Amino acid sequence: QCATSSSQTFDYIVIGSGAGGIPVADRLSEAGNSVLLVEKGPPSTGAFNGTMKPSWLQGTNLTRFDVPGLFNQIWADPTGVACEDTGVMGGCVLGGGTAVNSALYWKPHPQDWDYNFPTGWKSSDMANATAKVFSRIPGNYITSMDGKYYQQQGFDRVTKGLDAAGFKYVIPNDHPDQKNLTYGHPTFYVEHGERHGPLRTYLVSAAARPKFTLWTNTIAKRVVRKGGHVTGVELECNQGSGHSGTVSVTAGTGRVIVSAGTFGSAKVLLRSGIGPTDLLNVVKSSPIDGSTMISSDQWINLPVGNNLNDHVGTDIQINHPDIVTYDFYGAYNNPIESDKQAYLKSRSGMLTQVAPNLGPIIWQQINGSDGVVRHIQWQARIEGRTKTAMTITQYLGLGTKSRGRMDITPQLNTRVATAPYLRDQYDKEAVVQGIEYMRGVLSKVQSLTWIVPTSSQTTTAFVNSVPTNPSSRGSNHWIGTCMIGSDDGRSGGKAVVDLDTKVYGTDNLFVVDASIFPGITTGNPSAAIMIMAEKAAERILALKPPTSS
Ligand SMILES: Cc1cc2nc3c(=O)[nH]c(=O)nc-3n(C[C@H](O)[C@H](O)[C@H](O)COP(=O)(O)OP(=O)(O)OC[C@H]3O[C@@H](n4cnc5c(N)ncnc54)[C@H](O)[C@@H]3O)c2cc1C
Repeated sequence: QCATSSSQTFDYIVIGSGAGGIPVADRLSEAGNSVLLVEKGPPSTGAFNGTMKPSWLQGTNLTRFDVPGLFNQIWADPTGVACEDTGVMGGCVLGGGTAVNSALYWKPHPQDWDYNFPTGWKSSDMANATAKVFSRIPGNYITSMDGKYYQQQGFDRVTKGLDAAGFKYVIPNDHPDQKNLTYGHPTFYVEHGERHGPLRTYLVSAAARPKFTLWTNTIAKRVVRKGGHVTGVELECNQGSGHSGTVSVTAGTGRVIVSAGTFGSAKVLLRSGIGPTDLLNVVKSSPIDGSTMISSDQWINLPVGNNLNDHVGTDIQINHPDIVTYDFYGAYNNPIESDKQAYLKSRSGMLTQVAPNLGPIIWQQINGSDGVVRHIQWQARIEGRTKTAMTITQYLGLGTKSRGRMDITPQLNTRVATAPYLRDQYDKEAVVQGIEYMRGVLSKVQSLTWIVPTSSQTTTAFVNSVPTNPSSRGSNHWIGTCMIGSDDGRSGGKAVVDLDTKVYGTDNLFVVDASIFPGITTGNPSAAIMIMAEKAAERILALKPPTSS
């Protein structure tokens, strides 16, 4: 039964409970404000009353989201978990991406801030926020409670080749700046053999405060605004326990924070009449919103949807007779009995390892002939065309210049209109150089054979053969559609939000999630997003209350 929203008002309404939304909601609530966190999806992890689980987890407080060995179930059965309105994979459940992702967790390289972000957001500015996140979520590179690693044949064989080529083993989060010719074990937010992260920390402290309210199964349709001043949020009940109606912020001083993800936040802004004219016209002519959309004389013209980016993923695949594949998908319904018992009784064994048995993670930098240093992260997993295969994905990240664009359909689904992959020739050069180098390194590993690329294929021919679309290159690390910057997008700049994460042309509307990142990070971005959210909370709390206009 859906509830109609009450007459209660909130100092802050945060839309979306992902890597950005949970930390910012917690910090705003910690400062004594009344906070409503609105999440479109259902509960996920057991601690917040999630229910999605295989039969062998019945009777425990665990769901599929808690057990690391089941994390790849999102690919086998995304129903009711993955976002249905984005065209690419995303988690639309409590926790957003942090409930469904592989939990890889990297302290950012200083350049992730210094190269990408504007004044006030450089690595020295982010030190305190980084310390805050890592004190709550330390991360872990041994997930089994008995302190052991399981089925590491792939890791061992590949790292022999890396050692011989002079790569250095590091504990990655002890040395975030050592990201060239280094490798390490994957580091995860897994604690006590279960998914950890913001759902187990920030959301727990927020939920314990009387002035904090969480509504799941509730979609924020758009913000209600008069000119640049937002008075509330229009809600739609998604299912079951959700809420509908309009919920208001505290008159005069209340604020709305949009943290609905790179596609979701852009969509909320577009439905609220904030964005480029061509996309606002699509909303205006849509059968769903058209007749009730804010009138065009109130539109705020900003480049929402531009600057879309993601890691460029390119998979290589090797074969080694020693590699052993584990059936993590099979473990969903029929886990090996001893592995199930080891997990349930002592949180040890294979099922504490994130599927499909990740690692090593390898870093490399390419000095581009355009003078830009581009960062590559290689991420290995035991999966491929044979039972003894390992796929190693090359992520080209920091330094990429290619950008794409997101748009919206009349059905109000967002989609990748222009994919951001390899549109810049030097980005492509870096991908080719990186793969060429890694082929040389791995070819020296005894008994290793190549599946992709084949040994007769040139690296350039191989790279050209992989389509530059999200299904072939996508890494699920979308950023950029509501970019932060001092160059106001209303007057020809690229930025949608200012240095306080406030939407230009408004006085109490903010965006705090991956969408504000100007460029992609070196590694998987969720730690950087949480750090950004800590920083945003500091800056928002330091602002004077809006003067109602
Ligand atoms: C399969 C997968 C694997 C990944 N693996 C990793 C990894 O190992 N490590 C890593 O660092 N990153 C990983 N990522 C990326 C990472 O999870 C995301 O970058 C991160 O979660 C983005 O944070 P966010 O706050 O911007 O958005 P999200 O975490 O996506 O959160 C947005 C939330 O807003 C909600 N929402 C959307 N629209 C509305 C609305 N209108 N009203 C109410 N709620 C709404 C969504 O349901 C969602 O819960 C992975 C992502 C995926 C999909």
